[in-house]
Amino acid sequence: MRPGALPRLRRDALIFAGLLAAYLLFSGIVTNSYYQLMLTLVPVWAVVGLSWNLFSGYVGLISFGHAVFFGLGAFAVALSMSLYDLNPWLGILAGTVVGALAAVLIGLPTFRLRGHYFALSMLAFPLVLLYVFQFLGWQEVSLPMKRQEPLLWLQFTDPRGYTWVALGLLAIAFGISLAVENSRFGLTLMAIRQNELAAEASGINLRRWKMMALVLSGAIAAAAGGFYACILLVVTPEAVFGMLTSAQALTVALFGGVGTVWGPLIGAAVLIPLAETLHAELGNIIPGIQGVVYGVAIILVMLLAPEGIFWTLRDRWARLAAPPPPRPRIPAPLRIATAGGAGPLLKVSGLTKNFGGLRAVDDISFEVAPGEILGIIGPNGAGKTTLFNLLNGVLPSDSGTAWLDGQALGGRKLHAICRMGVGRTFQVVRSFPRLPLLDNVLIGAYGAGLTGAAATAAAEDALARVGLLHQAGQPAGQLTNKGLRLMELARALAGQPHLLLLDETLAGLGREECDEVLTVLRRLREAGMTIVIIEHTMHAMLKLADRFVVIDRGRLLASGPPREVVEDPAVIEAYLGRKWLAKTCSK
Ligand SMILES: Nc1ncnc2c1ncn2[C@@H]1O[C@H](COP(=O)(O)OP(=O)(O)OP(=O)(O)O)[C@@H](O)[C@H]1O
Repeated sequence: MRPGALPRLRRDALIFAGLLAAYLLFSGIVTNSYYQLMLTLVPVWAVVGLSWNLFSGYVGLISFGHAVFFGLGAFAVALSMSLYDLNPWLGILAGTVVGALAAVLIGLPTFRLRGHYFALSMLAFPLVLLYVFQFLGWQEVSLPMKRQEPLLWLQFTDPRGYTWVALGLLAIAFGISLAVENSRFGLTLMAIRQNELAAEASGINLRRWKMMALVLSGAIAAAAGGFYACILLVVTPEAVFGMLTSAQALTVALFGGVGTVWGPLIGAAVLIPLAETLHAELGNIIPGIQGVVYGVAIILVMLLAPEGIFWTLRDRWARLAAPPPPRPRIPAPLRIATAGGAGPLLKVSGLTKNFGGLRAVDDISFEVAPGEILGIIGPNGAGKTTLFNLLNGVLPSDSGTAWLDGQALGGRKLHAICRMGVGRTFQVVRSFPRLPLLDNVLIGAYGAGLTGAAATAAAEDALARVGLLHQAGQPAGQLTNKGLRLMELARALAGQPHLLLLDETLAGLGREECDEVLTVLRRLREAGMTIVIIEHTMHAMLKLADRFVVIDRGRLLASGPPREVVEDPAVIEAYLGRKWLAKTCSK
């Protein structure tokens, strides 16, 4: 459970229970079988929307192909019933397993792809299955009639039976979604959505979490598909693997609001009755009117409420409501994970990286002692950030390697290097803007393998160290540049690092702000932290660093105590300029 999530979870569960009771009462008094069918379809598509949201909404990888899971679930029930006389409840269960397995098989190759490429690749899966099922001769699979025990065989003469089972399914899917949204799992998925690189640099294994989300999502969509087969009684590949199915899953969530449990419910409640009514009234004149409704809904949402109705309403409400009271300041214990070896903490030997014909990092070697602050300076484009990217696994090196406390860093993934104890901040701050500060920092603690109260304590400790604990509840998107830079530093600290790699932490700060951040960094050093910092703000670097390493055109130009290095003619020539030296010496 995320810190502070329990009251929110209780509130959402209570609202849902109220709405569910009202819907039950309403469905109890509707006798017209056509309207009753509509009342059944709303929760069914809300479940499909929730399943889409569990993956695409939280992780941010748009799926155009959720029909693949829905269709597999529908056919699992139809085929198991017609071929083996299997009970549909067991068929739904089997379909859920098939949906989960399909998610693994789909996730393995597609998670290599990003953005549009992922979305397009997902489009292919239901289309392929549509033709495969037609080829296998399953153009139309009918469920055998079993009216004698309606609940056991999910074949009700009273259509309200379908509505009530659909509501039961919705309650389960909503409960799962709510639990995910308020847990470490949900926070990790949202962090991946808002900033993949920052999440991975905080120790999050992207593939593992994405896979877990897709498996859960696929299983739920398949369960909904299985029940849909019981409503239709006849399953065709077009009806369950067709584009309209995938579009419906996506549209109800996009329309209602992505990344929230309420979005798919709002979307289904508005769009399904609208599309079905228009289909009933105008279907003869305009075939495929439902597709038009979903198309128009998407366009309207893009124009008027790009993140969906829920977020637009919530943001309006948040602007009207008073800001949350500041959290109490908790004195933080000093807990910095210092490495224990006697030798250098970081040893870099012959690191080299080429980008085509450009050698961005050229045979760089240096060492960093435990507790030292090493400043890396050099002109723009010298290769400083590339060096950091090699050290923390964002990029693989062409040759050379680095060791942290005697353990080789080369060949390891970004999240694994983070877990070894290398924290990193970025030149352009990578925050999770919608998440509160505490959640932003918690991601770092989760990345280090901490959970529950230990993760919260680590995040609060880190926020206290950088002086931001009193703003823990504020969304990161509302912070100033200084606040964001300190938040990123706190997130790295929450990962319990041995070594911090700070990339231009002082960039864009005024002199006073710079001094405040320097104070925080000095305090970290006093607590035993080892820091390597890239910075152009020379007056600050002279105050902070124990030693400089100068890089020019990818090569190590000089290294040594700051005062000696800044007087080195080669460094003055390549980077500082004579004016800078004259100004500094005259002070
Ligand atoms: N992914 C990439 N593909 C191709 N070239 C790259 C890539 N990343 C960096 N470069 C090039 O490598 C060189 C070193 O870039 P890098 O960002 O490491 O410099 P830097 O010293 O950090 O510069 P600055 O101080 O401006 O941030 C530059 O010429 C840059 O254009």
